Amino acid sequence: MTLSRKKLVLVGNGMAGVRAIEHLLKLAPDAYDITIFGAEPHPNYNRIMLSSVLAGGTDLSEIVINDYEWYRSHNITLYTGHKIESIDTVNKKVRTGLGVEAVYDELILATGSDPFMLPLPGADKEGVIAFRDIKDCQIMMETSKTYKKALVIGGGLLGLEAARGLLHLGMEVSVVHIHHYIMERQLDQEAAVMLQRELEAQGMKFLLSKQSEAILGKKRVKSLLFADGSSAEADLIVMAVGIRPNTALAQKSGIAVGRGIVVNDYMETNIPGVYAIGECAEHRGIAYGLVAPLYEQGAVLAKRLAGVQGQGYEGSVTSTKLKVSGVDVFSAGQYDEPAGSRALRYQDEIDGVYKKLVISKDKLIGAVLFGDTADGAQLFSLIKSGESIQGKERSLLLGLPDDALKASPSARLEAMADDEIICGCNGVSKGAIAEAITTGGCTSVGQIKACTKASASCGGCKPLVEGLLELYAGDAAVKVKEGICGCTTLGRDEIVAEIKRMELKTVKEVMNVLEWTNEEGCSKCRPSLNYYLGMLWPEEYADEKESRITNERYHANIQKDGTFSVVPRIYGGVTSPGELKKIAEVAEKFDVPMVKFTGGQRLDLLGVKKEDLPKIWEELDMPSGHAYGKTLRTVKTCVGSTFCRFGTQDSIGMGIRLEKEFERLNTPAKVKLAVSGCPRNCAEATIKDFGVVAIDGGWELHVGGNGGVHVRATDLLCVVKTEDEVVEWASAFLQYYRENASWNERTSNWVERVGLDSIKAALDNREDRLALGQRIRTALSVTTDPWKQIVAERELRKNFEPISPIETA
Ligand SMILES: Cc1cc2nc3c(=O)[nH]c(=O)nc-3n(C[C@H](O)[C@H](O)[C@H](O)COP(=O)(O)OP(=O)(O)OC[C@H]3O[C@@H](n4cnc5c(N)ncnc54)[C@H](O)[C@@H]3O)c2cc1C
Ligand SMILES: NC(=O)c1ccc[n+]([C@@H]2O[C@H](COP(=O)([O-])OP(=O)(O)OC[C@H]3O[C@@H](n4cnc5c(N)ncnc54)[C@H](O)[C@@H]3O)[C@@H](O)[C@H]2O)c1
Ligand code: SF4
Ligand code: FES
Repeated sequence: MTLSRKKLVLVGNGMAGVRAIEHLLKLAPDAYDITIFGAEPHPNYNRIMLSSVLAGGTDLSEIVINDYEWYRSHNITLYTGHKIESIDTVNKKVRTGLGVEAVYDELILATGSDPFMLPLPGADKEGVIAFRDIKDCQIMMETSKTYKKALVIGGGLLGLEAARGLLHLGMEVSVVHIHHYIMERQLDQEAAVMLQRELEAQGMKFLLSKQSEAILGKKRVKSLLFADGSSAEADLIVMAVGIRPNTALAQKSGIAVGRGIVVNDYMETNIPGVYAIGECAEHRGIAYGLVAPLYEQGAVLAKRLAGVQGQGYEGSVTSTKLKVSGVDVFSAGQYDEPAGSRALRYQDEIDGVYKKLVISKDKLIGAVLFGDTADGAQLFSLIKSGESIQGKERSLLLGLPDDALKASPSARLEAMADDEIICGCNGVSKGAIAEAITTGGCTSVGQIKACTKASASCGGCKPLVEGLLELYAGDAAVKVKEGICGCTTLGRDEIVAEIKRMELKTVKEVMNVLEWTNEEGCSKCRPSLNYYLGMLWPEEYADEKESRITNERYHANIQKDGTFSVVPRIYGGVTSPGELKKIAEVAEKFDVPMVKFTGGQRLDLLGVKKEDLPKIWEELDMPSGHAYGKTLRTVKTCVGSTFCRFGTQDSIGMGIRLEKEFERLNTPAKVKLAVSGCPRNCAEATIKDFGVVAIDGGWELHVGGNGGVHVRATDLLCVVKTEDEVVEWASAFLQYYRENASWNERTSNWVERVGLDSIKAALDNREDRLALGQRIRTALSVTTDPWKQIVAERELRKNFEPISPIETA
């Protein structure tokens, strides 16, 4: 050590402080004698990963960022388990509660935050904790071995990650939230409702709009009492209701404090030589609670301390990603539509996808994604760059290929400064990743993860890491085989082949035998496996209701406001006065707010309360239209030769026959049919999954059409002469699609993926067609009408009764 070195003291051995020291050591390795005090008895660890530890994704031993050897090798004097109790800013000295003193020339305060504990009567009872550090994590893991019921107060990021972890540990978990929807600080109501449904499917319960009033019990917590008089049992209460910057030490030492320790753009406090960074700091009125901004602050401070001229810190735009396996939620920037902005929304209730872009003066200022967060990183970099998105809005919202956009990600990555952070969670810059590829020889995301930690936490930066890999490694980049979801590396074909080969018969069995990394699976793999098993073993496999998507579980489409819709089947779009009267009477009797014709020639009763569903279906006594499921939806027909002067064939009769043949069929994705009576094609058969168009003396059969977001006209499969042949080819085509497409893959995408020629070749031989037809009839023979069954069985009807989720103590 040289005598000329200045003394630098860091108070707070956490993520922000130590990151600043790492930067400083790179810029000026010999400038300071460094001493670090940390109140926790650990070296610096990744707090973010505590959620992952709790959910079984990683081990406590794996979350250390800087081990003791790191401190030794950099000649850093480390005091763990030592809390600084006082600062003498005149004599430039700090002192711990255990009496250790250290003098400084420069002092960094990085004391983080304290979890906010609601000051409820009884909050001091055993079993009431926060979720902030290793100790809290260990308490939860221990508690789950003996106790059953957990309540998490707070439905924000932390509360939901805690609740998911506790579920994994086998506890019954309810989230108590004060607001009427969860994550209101990151999401709008639409996304929050979809998220809640997904978490409920994983077993989480919710008590919304609940004000906690007191914690009851003797020594240990027994229950939580709410302001409305109700209560809920609890063996463990985790408070996750926000954080407060840890400013007590600064305040009592005469350092200016607002919400946090007040700093300027160079992280300087009002006392010369004293700096603050991290969650404890307040910059331009904001105290941040996510690591990305804290790392940016650390980089600015390191330059300051190293005497390197640089731009000050100007504040950060933030993005968040909920770290719950099987649920994709992303939020960035201003999600709540500030004055003068406009929002574009896309919502697909069937596939559980919601996207919202908030735009102000042609710039993207905020985004919310649910169900499909693949574009999150790209949207976030557009928000940060502030470039105009004029003319690209639709492509950005729908994820459509757009040449301008396709070209821009790599151009944007190339233009990024080397010190720009790519992985917010782990503070990894573009330069560090580029170096790992160009000099470190990394050729896959896995190697970059191992080398730099980029993408090791929430995974939100993975697309950018992949982009950099492509940019710097080019053809050498190894694309790691992607599984059907994050729970497995196996693709669809491998899974189906293994299920067949090993004769696996349940979702659990598949996950066990094929070594799923997440033992409960997720919202992508559970319904896929349920479909593949049902397709392969139609007569043996018992459909797993809990593995179905939400609408299929309720046999109705859930509407925006939480009500449901009722769509009876109207074969070929042909109804009768009697049927219409019945529908009208039911609509009146149950005060159905809206009756609407659908695009598929049916009647939709909208705004139905859940508890009314079985009664309405009982009175209607009509077959279910399956308007909600991955199954045959509608067969649209034109009037055809029966009434139309152009008609060459009986399109209505053909349509009704096809609908009766295939109704209730389980398919990988929804399937729509149409039959037109002549080439004028009034039933729009050429944008359907299977379209039939009458010609003189026969029928044209078209496949792979889609009239939705990505419009695709059909390909002509073949021309046949008779109605029987239409049914034979339709049976063969639909069964071949069932057996070969991925779950959730529409025929339009499937036909493009495998090519029309391969489908034609597979169906060319009549024997093969008949065999496929035989298999589809077996699949159809075990299907039943869901509503007939629910109406008849008291137990099933109970699922639709109004329930109060409140348990009384
Ligand atoms: C479970 C969990 C999951 C999270 N997930 C994410 C995520 O996915 N993404 C994200 O961006 N952020 C996440 N966060 C937030 C993130 O962890 C914090 O923003 C970050 O750790 C703050 O860093 P910091 O250094 O300011 O504070 P901390 O990491 O809290 O470090 C402060 C340290 O200072 C110590 N200290 C305090 N006072 C004194 C004193 N007087 N003397 C000595 N030592 C003292 C404390 O004990 C603590 O160890 C998560 C937080 C938690 C709890
Ligand atoms: N994935 C991530 O990025 C991640 C994960 C965990 C934590 N964090 C960070 O850690 C910090 C703490 O997280 P948090 O979720 O506690 O903070 P938060 O402030 O984001 O959310 C707290 C939630 O608790 C609710 N709440 C407040 N008072 C309540 C009451 N009396 N009863 C019930 N609910 C109440 C609020 O409505 C709010 O939704 C935040 O800075 C967060 O950003 C981030
Ligand atoms: S498709 Fe032909 S048969 Fe059918 S309604 Fe139109 S014109 Fe008439
Ligand atoms: S941003 Fe979370 S892992 Fe990279």
